[in-house]
Amino acid sequence: MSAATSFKPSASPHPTACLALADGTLFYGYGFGAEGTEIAELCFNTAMTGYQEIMTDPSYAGQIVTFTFPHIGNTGVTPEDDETADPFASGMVVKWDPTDASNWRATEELTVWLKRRGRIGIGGLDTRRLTRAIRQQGAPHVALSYSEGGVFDIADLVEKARSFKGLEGLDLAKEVTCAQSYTWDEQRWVWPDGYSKTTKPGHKVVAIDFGAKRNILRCLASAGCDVTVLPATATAEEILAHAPEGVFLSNGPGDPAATGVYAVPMIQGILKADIPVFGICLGHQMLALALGAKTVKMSHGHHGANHPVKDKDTGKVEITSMNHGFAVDSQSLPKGVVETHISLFDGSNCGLRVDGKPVFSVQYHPEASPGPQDSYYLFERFVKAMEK
Ligand SMILES: NC(=O)CC[C@H](N)C(=O)O
Repeated sequence: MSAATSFKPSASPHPTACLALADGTLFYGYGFGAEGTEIAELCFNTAMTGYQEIMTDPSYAGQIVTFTFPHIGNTGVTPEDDETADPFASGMVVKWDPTDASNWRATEELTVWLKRRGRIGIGGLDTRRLTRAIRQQGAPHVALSYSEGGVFDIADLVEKARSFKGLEGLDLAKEVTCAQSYTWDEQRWVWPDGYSKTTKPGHKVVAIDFGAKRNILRCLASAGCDVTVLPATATAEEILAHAPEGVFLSNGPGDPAATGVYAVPMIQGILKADIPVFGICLGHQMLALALGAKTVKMSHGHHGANHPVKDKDTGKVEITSMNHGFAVDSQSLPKGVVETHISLFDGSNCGLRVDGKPVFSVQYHPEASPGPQDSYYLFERFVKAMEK
C-alpha cells in the first residue's frame, strides 16, 4: 500500500474534525474519509480486530462507532470482509491516525475506502475519555463534522446533536433490507482451507433480512442450509409459500419495538406453522416480542468481541461477539418461554427457547465477524432441529 494514500494528522496544522455531544462537550481531531456532517447515536466497540466488518454491519445504521482499540487501519480493507454492500455505521472515531495497511489480503487503505463510501472518520482524540463519557451518560446523541478548512459552527453542531431523537422508536430494518428475494450458497471462511465445502443435503431455509450480515448467511450455508433470503416486510404467507423446513430471523438496526409493528404478526404467523425458528440479535428481540415479552433500551449497550455469556442449561461460558443497544427484559418472558443464556457482564438476557418447540434465539452474534467462534454450534443446532 502506498503511504501517500494514508492520513497523517501531523500534515495538518489545525484540527479538521469536531465531535459535538448533545451536552455541549466537544472533541477535536483530524478528519479522514468523506467530508461532511453526520448526526447519530455514539457507541463504543472494544473489539481488537474487524473494524471493516463492524463498519459494514447493517445493525450499526444510525450510529457512530468509537473504537477503543487504538490500531485501526493496519489490515486495510478487502471486499471479502464487507458484511454488506455499504458501510452502515454513520462514522468512526479512532485514537490514532489510521495506520497504513500491512496485510496480504488488503486491496485498499481504510481512509480511501471510507471516503469512497461517503463515511466520516475522526482521529487523534482521547477515546478513553470519550468511552468513559459514553459509559457514564449512556449512548449520547452527537454531531460529527469533518471539513478540511477546519472551521466549525459549534453552536449549530451542538444544536444538531440535541435535535437528534435517538434510536428509540426508529424502524431502520425497512431501510437496510434487500429490495428483492435472493438465494445464498457461499459458505464461511475456515482457516487455512478457504471457504468450507459442506456437501450435506441442504435444508430449505428462509432467512428474513432485517439487515443481515453476510457471515450469518455463510454460517447457515456451511451448517447445511439452502438459503432463500426474503425482505423484512414479507408476510407469513409469502414466507410459508416457500415451504421452508426452518425460518431464520436476522440481526438488524433500530428499535425492535418499532420493527415489531410488521415483524411481530409475521413471526406469529410463522410460529403457527410449527417449524424450527432461529433468531439472532434483532431477530431474537422480535421473536421475544412475538412471544409476548418486552424489549428495553440499554444505557450504552454491548459492542465488542469478548463478551462472556453463560448457557444456563449446560453452565458453559461462551466468549461472544456482541452489538446491541436494546435488550429483551427477562422479567417479561411469558410462561413457556425459557431464558437460555445470560450476559456475565450485567446479567441481561442473551437467549431464549420455547419449551417443547424447536424455536430459539440469541442476543449475541454466533457468526462472529469479527469475534470468537465459540457459538457456531447454534447453527448446527438449527440444522439438527430441521433433521428431526
Ligand atoms: N445487532 C443487532 O441485530 C442489533 C439489534 C438492535 N438494533 C439493537 O441495537 O439492540
